[in-house]
Amino acid sequence: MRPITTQTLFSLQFSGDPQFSPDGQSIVYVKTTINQEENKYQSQICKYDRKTGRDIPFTQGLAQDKLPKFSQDGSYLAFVSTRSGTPQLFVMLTDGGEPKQLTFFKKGVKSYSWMPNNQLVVAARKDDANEKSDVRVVNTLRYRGNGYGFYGDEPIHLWLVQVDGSGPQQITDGNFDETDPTVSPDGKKIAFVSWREENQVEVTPSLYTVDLDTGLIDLTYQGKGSVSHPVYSPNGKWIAFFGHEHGEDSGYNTELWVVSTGSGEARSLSRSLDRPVGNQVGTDARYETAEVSPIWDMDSQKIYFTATHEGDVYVYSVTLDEKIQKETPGDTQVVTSFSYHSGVIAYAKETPASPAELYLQQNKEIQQITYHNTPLFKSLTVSVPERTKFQARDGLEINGWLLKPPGFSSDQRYPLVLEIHGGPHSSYGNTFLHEFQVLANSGYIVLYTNPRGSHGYGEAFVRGSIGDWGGKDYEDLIDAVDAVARLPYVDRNNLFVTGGSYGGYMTNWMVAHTHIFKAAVTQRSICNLHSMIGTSDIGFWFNVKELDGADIWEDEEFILSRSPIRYANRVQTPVKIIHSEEDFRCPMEQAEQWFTALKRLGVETELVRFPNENHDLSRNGQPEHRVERLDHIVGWFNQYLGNKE
Ligand SMILES: CSCC[C@H](NC=O)C(=O)N[C@@H](C)C(=O)N[C@@H](CO)C(=O)O
Repeated sequence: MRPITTQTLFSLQFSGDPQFSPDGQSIVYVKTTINQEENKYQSQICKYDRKTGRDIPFTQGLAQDKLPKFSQDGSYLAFVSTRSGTPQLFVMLTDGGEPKQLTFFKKGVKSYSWMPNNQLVVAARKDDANEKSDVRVVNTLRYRGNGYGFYGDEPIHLWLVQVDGSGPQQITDGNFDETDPTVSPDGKKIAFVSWREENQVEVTPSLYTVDLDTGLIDLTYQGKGSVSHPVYSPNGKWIAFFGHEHGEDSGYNTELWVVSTGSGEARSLSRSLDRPVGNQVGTDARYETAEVSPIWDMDSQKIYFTATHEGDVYVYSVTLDEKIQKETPGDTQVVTSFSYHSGVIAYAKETPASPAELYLQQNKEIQQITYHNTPLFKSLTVSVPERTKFQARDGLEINGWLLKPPGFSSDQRYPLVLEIHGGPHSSYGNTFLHEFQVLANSGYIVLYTNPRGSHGYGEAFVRGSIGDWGGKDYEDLIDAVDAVARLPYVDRNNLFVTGGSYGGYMTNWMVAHTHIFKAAVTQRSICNLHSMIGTSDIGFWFNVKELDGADIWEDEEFILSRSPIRYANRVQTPVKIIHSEEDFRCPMEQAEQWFTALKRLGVETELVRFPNENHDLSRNGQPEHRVERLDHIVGWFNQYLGNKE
């Protein structure tokens, strides 16, 4: 058996986005691998035949092929591929043959949907005719996005394209973005999400419908918060979508909604679940290739969707009269994507011991159908985490996990690393976490928890950090460390801490408020909430919402009082700062400020700058950079590990 190391990353495989063929006999899905020589990811569409059990590659997989969708008669398969540079729409016959490129948009395709008559509707940004100079003239607050870059002047619109390659024909216009098209069963209307608000600070999308005969656009549902992933019911009477009514605020549950295409009546079907739809469980061992929309049963009475529950993600179903049922059994799973066909669910499932593999479920029987990671994992010392619960000082129950080194013995004492997630509304859960396995395989116990503010424990819990960054959630984390440090096998003289983004904020906050840690690694972190308002791609609304409305002009003192930079002169813990130079979410200036402050104050510190990487370095950065990042984390802790009890 071999330990899991930083280099193990190159051998991981990620499967997801299963899609049933219309006859239900085969399933296509996306498999992503890492080409170490070329330092890049390769995503390939594979096809699993349910009769023969044969699993074959369907596309080349030299670039990134993703979002496969069968045409309604099953004769074509469309997908988005970067094989010509940017993500463009391709189509091929399901019998095989060469894929044909259907779109040539300069900035690529965002989303698409099949029409009944073998046409497709595509959401794509119009080519910018005014792009004469490389100078950027900015007139809006939303002009760049982490991982995307600068948006340019032209908005995203809907276009019709034909499988024979003719088109694209533009079907919506105006100075606003339009995405997520869904086509009515008769092919006459397209519903889509659009941001048609004048106010640039808080823009909430709504649902619109365009009539393809007349070109007229109707408002179908007036959004009051988030609206995404609309899908027509097979009888055309409803559109299901994901949304909430709380403006631009990620600290609320996004729910499954329906709107009647006749009366316009809209309601949430999943409110009683008190859980957010979709997957809110983070990991560094996933390569996102799917868009998981609600899926209607053929009778138009039931909808399938995923939701996050206490560190797990399950498939649920809900009827139009709001009867909710958990569909995937078991309690240790993170379902990242799924498809449904006549009583059968195909889903991609991560567990603490493996990146996602595909499963089929029929009549409560579960069959694993892919084993891409199995040979590798049979030869590795994988540690399986134990679920734990802690009581915070005010009595609130906090969930967590302890990942022990392989070969753990309770007669020994082990150093401990506290890992802190970001968001702050993201969560940890029952998924495979490469970084944590590397630490456990290096001899550390890893403690990870979901303090208040995390998703998956109800809306009251997720709102527990609003207006209180560094407050009660900090206490939850300290209370968890206190409880674990009392265990006989934990070496309380060797406690370490790390986290990214909000987790990096909390790491900075911790070293400025306690001296219990031997060393810290702060990643893509925040130290100055005041400057972040103006420098982050989302700072002007996100920071204000997260601090419960606090803004620069009225509440400067409060904002600075919650900024780690104010307390930098209390830090004694050696801190390594890891940051990506193209991070638009928590910009590089945050790391620069923290480094300058600590250095001036004589704290042991080191700044590690990753060029050509953004906020998502740990999840989809260049593979070699990801390994180097992990080496920096383990190396820093090892450097300060000493004086074992
Ligand atoms: C656009 S939704 C709200 C912000 C977003 N929340 C998602 O988690 C976000 O980017 N927050 C960052 C400050 C953050 O902490 N991100 C975490 C979780 O994704 C990270 O690990 O990068």
